[in-house]
Amino acid sequence: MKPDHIRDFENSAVETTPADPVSPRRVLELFTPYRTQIAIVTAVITLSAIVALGSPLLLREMLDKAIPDKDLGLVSILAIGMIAIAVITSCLGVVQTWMSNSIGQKLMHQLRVRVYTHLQNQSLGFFARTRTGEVQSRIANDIGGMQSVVTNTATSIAQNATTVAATIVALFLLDWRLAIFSLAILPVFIRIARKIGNERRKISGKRQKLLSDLSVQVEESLSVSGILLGKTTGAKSALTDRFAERSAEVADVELRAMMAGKWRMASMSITFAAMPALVYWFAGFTLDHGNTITVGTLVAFTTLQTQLFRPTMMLLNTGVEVQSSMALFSRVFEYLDLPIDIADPEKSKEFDVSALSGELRFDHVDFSYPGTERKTLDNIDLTVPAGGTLALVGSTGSGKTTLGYLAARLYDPTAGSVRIDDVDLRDLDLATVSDLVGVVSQETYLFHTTIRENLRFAKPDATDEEIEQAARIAQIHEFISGLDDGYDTMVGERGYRFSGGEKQRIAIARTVLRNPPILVLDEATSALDNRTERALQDALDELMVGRTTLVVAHRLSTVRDADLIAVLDQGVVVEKGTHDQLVQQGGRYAQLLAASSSEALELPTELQSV
Ligand SMILES: Nc1ncnc2c1ncn2[C@@H]1O[C@H](COP(=O)(O)OP(=O)(O)OP(=O)(O)O)[C@@H](O)[C@H]1O
Repeated sequence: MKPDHIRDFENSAVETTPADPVSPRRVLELFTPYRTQIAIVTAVITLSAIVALGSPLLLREMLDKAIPDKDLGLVSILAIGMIAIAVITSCLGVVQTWMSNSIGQKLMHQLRVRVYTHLQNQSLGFFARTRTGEVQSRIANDIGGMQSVVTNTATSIAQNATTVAATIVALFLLDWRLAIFSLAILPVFIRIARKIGNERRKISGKRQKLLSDLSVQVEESLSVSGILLGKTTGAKSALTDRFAERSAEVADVELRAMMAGKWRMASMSITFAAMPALVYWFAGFTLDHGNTITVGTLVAFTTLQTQLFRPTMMLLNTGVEVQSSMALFSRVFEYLDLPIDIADPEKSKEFDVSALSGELRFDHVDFSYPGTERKTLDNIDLTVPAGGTLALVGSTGSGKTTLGYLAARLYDPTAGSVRIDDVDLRDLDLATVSDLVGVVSQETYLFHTTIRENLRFAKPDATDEEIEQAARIAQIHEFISGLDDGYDTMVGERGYRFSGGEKQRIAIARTVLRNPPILVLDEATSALDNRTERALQDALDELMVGRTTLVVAHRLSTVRDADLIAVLDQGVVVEKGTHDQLVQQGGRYAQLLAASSSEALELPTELQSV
């Protein structure tokens, strides 16, 4: 039974279910390193709120004293004071924005890198079951969204809370009866605002989910592979219908989000008109009962009142924003909490690579893909002698590639072990494993950069000479040199400018650069023309010299030369031996040979159950 958050995550990879709530403490912990800066920002905010309170007090003096007394000196001082207050609070605002944004950006940068690193450490299995768009959306949108909570929301909470507190004090200083009256009617308006806010939050949650679904759909279907699939399967119109349906839902929810926003604005306008009107009414009413409120006090009071209600409303909104940002935090934390199923051992074994002989052993290995019951590999017991070659043959889906994955520790066996020189791969650091085992798969991934950089990816400190030498060994140097920009030619998205055979030779050159003692090769299944085929075969032969090699074989010549051949069927080794032994045995391998064409070795489907 998997822990809840993993199951949730797997679900969310399919339909973005809400993540488990995150504890506020955990979010606060992120801010701990910035304690001092946050204290300074808070101090600046408080100072600014206090200074801003001076303005209505100056206004009262102006209306009650300076203007009625025609005291020009006082009028000038008060006017200068009002301007000074505006200048000071604005400057403090600039400082505060700069500080809070720099904290926010630093924090987001760290979080982004943490998520990226954690994802890099996830196993192949994780990516096999997670939509690419989902991962991208979490890194780009969720962390981006969190940045706004850190900078805008957190500072606006601090700003508004201090303003509200300071304003309440000032209201009482001006006139305690008006202050009590104002605060008594406040909850009515809060209730209305909250009701409208809740509705708006629901709509914006739905909007975010729909937008993310839409972008995943675009990402999936408008990529090279997606287009290829759409065009070749004639599913274009089905994809368009699906997109149109989602797009219509987005349009609908956008409209509702817009209207909810408008309702909120309308309710706020009514509030701002009603509040001072009620205060004037109350003041007039109390005047009748012998109270003496000056015009200056009344104007200053209503001015302050707007300073109370706006931040209160904003506090209410930020409450909603914090809730949705907490959801973003929990989605990102969910990523960070994903256990790494294939990790470095707690205490890795010392492994002297120079003394390595290179024997690769599958010791009674069972394997099922995560989330499946079926045994993809069943009790595999095979040894590839140091420097020798094991050829895997068998029908498609029999588990050949999977066995190669296990040799490179892209997955761990569910039972048994994979060993190099009798050391379990799980006892070695992953970096050591990747130094020891090189993989040349049919799916060569090329980055959108120059050929040189694509090759250098395998060995960042490789010199240009080393790179060219590796390309020569891989029989691709001449081809690359023949291109207009040679090694500086840019590779198109996912390397689509190169043919399968060329890409595989680039992969071989990368492996030559890494120079691993053990190789896992997946021979190309696609038919290549004779020249390419020969170049590729020469490259592979060169690469295999002196290395222990596990080859998923599709060519007769490779199999014939192998030290050991294992015939796989539905995850079980049904025969093993050398070419001659197996031919003599007259079993599955012999049938396979008889049925195969002269060059390609593929077990025909009808023989699978023989
Ligand atoms: N990520 C995965 N999750 C679940 N099952 C998988 C996964 N990858 C492969 N399989 C299944 O495991 C079985 C073995 O696949 P594998 O790719 O190892 O076969 P293969 O012998 O290399 O086939 P081919 O010659 O076509 O490459 C297949 O039935 C395949 O559907």
